Amino acid sequence: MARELDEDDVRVRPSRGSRPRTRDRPDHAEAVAAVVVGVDRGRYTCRLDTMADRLVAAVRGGSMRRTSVIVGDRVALVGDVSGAAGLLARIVRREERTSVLRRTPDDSDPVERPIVANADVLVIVCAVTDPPPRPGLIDRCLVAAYDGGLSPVLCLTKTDLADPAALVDLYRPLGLPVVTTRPGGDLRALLELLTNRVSVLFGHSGVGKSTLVNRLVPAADRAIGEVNAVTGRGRHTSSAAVALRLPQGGTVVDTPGVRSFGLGAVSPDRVLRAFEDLAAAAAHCQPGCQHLAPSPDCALDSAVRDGHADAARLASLRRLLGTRGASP
Ligand SMILES: Nc1nc2c(ncn2[C@@H]2O[C@H](COP(=O)(O)OP(=O)(O)OP(=O)(O)O)[C@@H](O)[C@H]2O)c(=O)[nH]1
Ligand SMILES: [Zn+2]
Repeated sequence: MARELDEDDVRVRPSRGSRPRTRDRPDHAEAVAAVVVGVDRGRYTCRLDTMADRLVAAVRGGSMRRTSVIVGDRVALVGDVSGAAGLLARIVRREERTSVLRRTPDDSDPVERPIVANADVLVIVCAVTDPPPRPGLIDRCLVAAYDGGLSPVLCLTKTDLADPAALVDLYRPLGLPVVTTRPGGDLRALLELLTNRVSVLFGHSGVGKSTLVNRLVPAADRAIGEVNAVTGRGRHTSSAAVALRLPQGGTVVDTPGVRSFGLGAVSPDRVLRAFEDLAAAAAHCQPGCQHLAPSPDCALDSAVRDGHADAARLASLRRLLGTRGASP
């Protein structure tokens, strides 16, 4: 990402060392709380907690230069928060994240690209046909969700064109909510899962994600335009994530530019933790066991054999753990 200069760059920075934090991180008692709803080349569009209608453009303050700030981050702003055109606030603090959805450019690349912070739910949007479903990609999304601390939801679109039963069966052992949509169909089941939560919508091109966003968020295109306009970067249409407000309460983050999930940095342990029933059994595995293939040394196999774990769930877990390195 291009590094931006801001007014703090001319200030002499205190030397790093064992000084009290207040020296390089002043108290900023006057700072106001906001959430980042859009990012464009070093400029951040922020929505104030106290004035949800106000979008404020901001840059990172000097002490924040090494801190990544992404959509969904909760931040503290100082300076001009009027939202007036051409004026910039400064981000002086980023609150601790509750979750991070990340990807890497590809599986061999260890560099993580965090995409969205603090989301509760990852909605994996997949058409039952046209384009044909890609279970490999769904599995990768599931791994990214479990790894990042988000609860996945599978949203199957275009159920007017084909029967979703095979996909529903494939994902049943995972126990995640599966909802279906079709033109004119009601969205209540999905809305119930999204209301008052922060959710991220991911879907491969053509699956009907824009159609869904437009149904969930009235005037979604205008709302996206407003978020992108605040950073003042001309007519550039951002392909980055944008956080939109749900009328029912809650936030939906659209991720237009994300085409796939590279899983270079995923921790198998974090994925395993999402399978509570199996995680307990895995405690009896040999140290370093990857749990990937049936083996006398993997306690997951004995747990299934002894009736303490479900074979279909173990197969699903192994499929997910094996997605790393497999092409989507
Ligand atoms: N039959 C049917 N068509 C749908 C449904 N949802 C979306 N479509 C159509 O599928 C096509 C793709 O929908 P979009 O919403 O643009 O898909 P997208 O996932 O946003 O695709 P990109 O914009 O390329 O990222 C459009 O022609 C939609 O009208 C559905 O539930 N049933
Ligand atoms: Zn094992």
